[in-house]
Amino acid sequence: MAIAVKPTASFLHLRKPETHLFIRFPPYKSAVVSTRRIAEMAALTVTPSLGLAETFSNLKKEGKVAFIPYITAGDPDLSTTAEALKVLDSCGSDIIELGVPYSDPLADGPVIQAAATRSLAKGTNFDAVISMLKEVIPQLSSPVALFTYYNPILKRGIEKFMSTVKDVGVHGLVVPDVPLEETELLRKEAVKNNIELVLLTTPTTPKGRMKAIVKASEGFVYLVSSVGVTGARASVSDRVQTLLQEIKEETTKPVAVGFGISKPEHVKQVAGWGADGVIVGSAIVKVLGDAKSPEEGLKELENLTKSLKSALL
Ligand SMILES: O=P(O)(O)OC[C@@H](O)[C@@H](O)c1c[nH]c2ccccc12
Repeated sequence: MAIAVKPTASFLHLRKPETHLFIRFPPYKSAVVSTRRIAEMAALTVTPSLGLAETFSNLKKEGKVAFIPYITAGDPDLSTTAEALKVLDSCGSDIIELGVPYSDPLADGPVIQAAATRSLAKGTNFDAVISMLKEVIPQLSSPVALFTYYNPILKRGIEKFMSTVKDVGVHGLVVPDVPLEETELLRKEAVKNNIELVLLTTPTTPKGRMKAIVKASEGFVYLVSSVGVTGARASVSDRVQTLLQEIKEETTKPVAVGFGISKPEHVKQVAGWGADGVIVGSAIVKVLGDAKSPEEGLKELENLTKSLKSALL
């Protein structure tokens, strides 16, 4: 049975193994390794993921646009969320947005609101999401950006919140309802914990305020494509093209577009307008929420993710 593990110098230093496999590591010399040690190695993490800005920087060098899915943690349940994160990662996501369910998701449309309600009804809470992430993040190659409303952060305390999410390997944070005037405190703690705080600008954001948002945003700038709440739309407003140009006149930071994007043609169109990343939430949340079983949801998730990602290949 060929087992591909990344050998390291310590890997070749054997303790008392029970059974032995003779494995040849080119260019390493051959080694006799225990299956127990291999199992230990296999459980080890993949290469730790880069941060958001680094991810965009590497993609830009390759002339690629980031595919960024969003799912709600705990819908239909946290163990399915853990598997969904791995599916999203293995199907080519470049950054994954994970939403912490909240009782008053004012910026969310019916699909994500319903997902949050189902998740909360299952007893999902912040601590359970963190415990799940502690297990799963080391197995992901793409960075996770946590999505939460402001209130759960304030309830826990900004410093405690930031250190908690950093400790489990979260790279980014998106807080859609934090007022710009209060982002300074949030940003200070985020920077202290090497968390990239992503800020959002919208089609109705005054230019001066957009400039301040773009200046303060870390990781990437989130351009909300249309007014209103999240939710799949039949089409994406071509105003996005102009908005992207206006933002790119102010910054070299990457700009990712979200809201309403639900089909491969939307993904292709937004990428063609110059977006550095394309964010899809509701359409993905819907397949998980509508499925008759977690297994079916994960299969539908895989199919949709591959279909959306293919628009960027
Ligand atoms: O669901 P949509 O229309 O595909 O949009 C992405 C959105 O879901 C995700 O980025 C998100 C989830 N909750 C939010 C709240 C505010 C802004 C953005 C979000």
